[in-house]
Amino acid sequence: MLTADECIAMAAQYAQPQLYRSRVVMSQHGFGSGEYQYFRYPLPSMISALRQSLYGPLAAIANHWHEAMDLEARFPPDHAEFLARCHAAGQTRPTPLMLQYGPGDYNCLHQDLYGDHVFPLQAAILLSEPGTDFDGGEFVLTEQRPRMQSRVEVVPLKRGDMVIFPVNHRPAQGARGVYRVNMRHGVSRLRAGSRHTLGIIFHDAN
Ligand SMILES: O=C(O)CCC(=O)C(=O)O
Ligand SMILES: [Fe+2]
Repeated sequence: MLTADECIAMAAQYAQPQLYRSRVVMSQHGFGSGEYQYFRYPLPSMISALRQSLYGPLAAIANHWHEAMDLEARFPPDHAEFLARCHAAGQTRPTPLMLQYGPGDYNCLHQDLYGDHVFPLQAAILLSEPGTDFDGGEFVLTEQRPRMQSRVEVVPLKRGDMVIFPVNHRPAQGARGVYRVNMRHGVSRLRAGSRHTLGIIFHDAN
């Protein structure tokens, strides 16, 4: 999704506090170990462009998912229109974020929900090179299926790769129709080095 040079330049932006509205030290909240910062509006132009251009095709998928899972919300084709809906409901704060992990850091399994309005897919771009910049630190997804034990999926990413994943649930076909699989994501412990990620969430936060 991004070139090596774009990843390096993006990761370097972690050290520019004027770009961010808030910083979270994960250990202080029981979220894991490491830290992240939420961008402030106006977003850097590349992130704003990515958020807008990714949204359209994902909105079509999101609408199919909601129909299949019998969920009421439908998503307009333009991100600006969806954001206006979030803002009208008091979800006005931007959610794109940069994450930074060092040796021993990890991100506990979680869901990025920030209010009633939830866009059901999100994206993350790995900005560091596994095996060179860091070891360990794998992106993981868990699937919690009704009346079944949980299943884990490791997503092998290289620098510049993007993963698109469910925020809170995804549809799955069962014998008696479609059911909802509850999803969480996280990052396994870094054994060495430093890892940066750009996260793109499409709903804003209250
Ligand atoms: O660092 C990662 O790969 C996970 C980032 C994350 O939790 C997110 O983008 O919402
Ligand atoms: Fe997350």
